Amino acid sequence: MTVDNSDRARALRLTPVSRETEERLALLVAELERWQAAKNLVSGATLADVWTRHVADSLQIARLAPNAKTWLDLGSGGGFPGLVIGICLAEFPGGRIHLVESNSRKCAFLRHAARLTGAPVTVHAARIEDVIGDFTGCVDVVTARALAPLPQLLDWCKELLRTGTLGLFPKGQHLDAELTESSRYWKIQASTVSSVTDGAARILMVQAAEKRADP
Ligand SMILES: C[S@@+](CC[C@H](N)C(=O)[O-])C[C@H]1O[C@@H](n2cnc3c(N)ncnc32)[C@H](O)[C@@H]1O
Repeated sequence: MTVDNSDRARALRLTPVSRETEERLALLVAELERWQAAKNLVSGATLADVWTRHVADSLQIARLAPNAKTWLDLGSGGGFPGLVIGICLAEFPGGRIHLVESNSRKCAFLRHAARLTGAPVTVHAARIEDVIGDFTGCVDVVTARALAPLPQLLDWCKELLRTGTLGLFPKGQHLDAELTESSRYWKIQASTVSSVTDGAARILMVQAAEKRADP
C-alpha cells in the first residue's frame, strides 16, 4: 500500500508540527506500513489515508493538553493516539507516555516504533484492569481511542479521574447516547471539542466522574 502524499499534506495542515516531529511521524508511518501485512495493526481500509485518519486524529488529542507531562493510553493497538503523543513528547523534557495493550504482537510493534522514533514511551503488555491501579496519582492525562463504550472507560478510569487526571476520549456519532447511558450511573463533569479530522466526531474531555450511589 502506498501512502498518499496529499493525505500527509492535508493532515499536517490540520495539525501542524515541527519539522523534527514530522520526521519522527514519517518513520512511524513507514514502519506501520511495513508491519501491517504481518501484524494487522490498523484496519487495512484506513491505511491509504493514515496521516489524516490516524496521525492527525491523534495529534489533535495531544494539542488539548499541551503542558501535560505524563500520559497514559489504554488499548493502544497500532499506536494511536499513544505513539503519536509519545513522538510529540520527545520535544518535551521529562515527558513520558505509558501504553497499555494486551496483544503481544502489537506490543512488539509499539516497542520497536518507540525505539526507532526516540519517543519516551513505556509499553505495558497487560490487561487494563490488572494495571490501571498502578497509575493512580501518577498521570496528568489518560486517553483511549476506539476501545470501549464510555461507561466502561469511566469504570476503568474512576480512580484516575478522582485524583485529578484529565480524560481525553475521542468519540464518534454515538457520543450523546453514550453520555445519556453513562449519566444513569455517573455524575460526569465534561466538555466536548469538535474533531478536526471527522465532522461527525468529538473528543470528550472528562474533568471528573463520580459513581452515583443509587443508579
Ligand atoms: C479497536 S483497537 C483500537 C486501537 C487504537 N487505540 C486505535 O484507535 O487505533 C482496541 C485495542 O485495545 C486492546 N484491548 C482491548 N481490551 C483490552 C484490555 N482489557 N486490556 C488491554 N488492551 C485491551 C486490543 O488488543 C486492541 O489492540
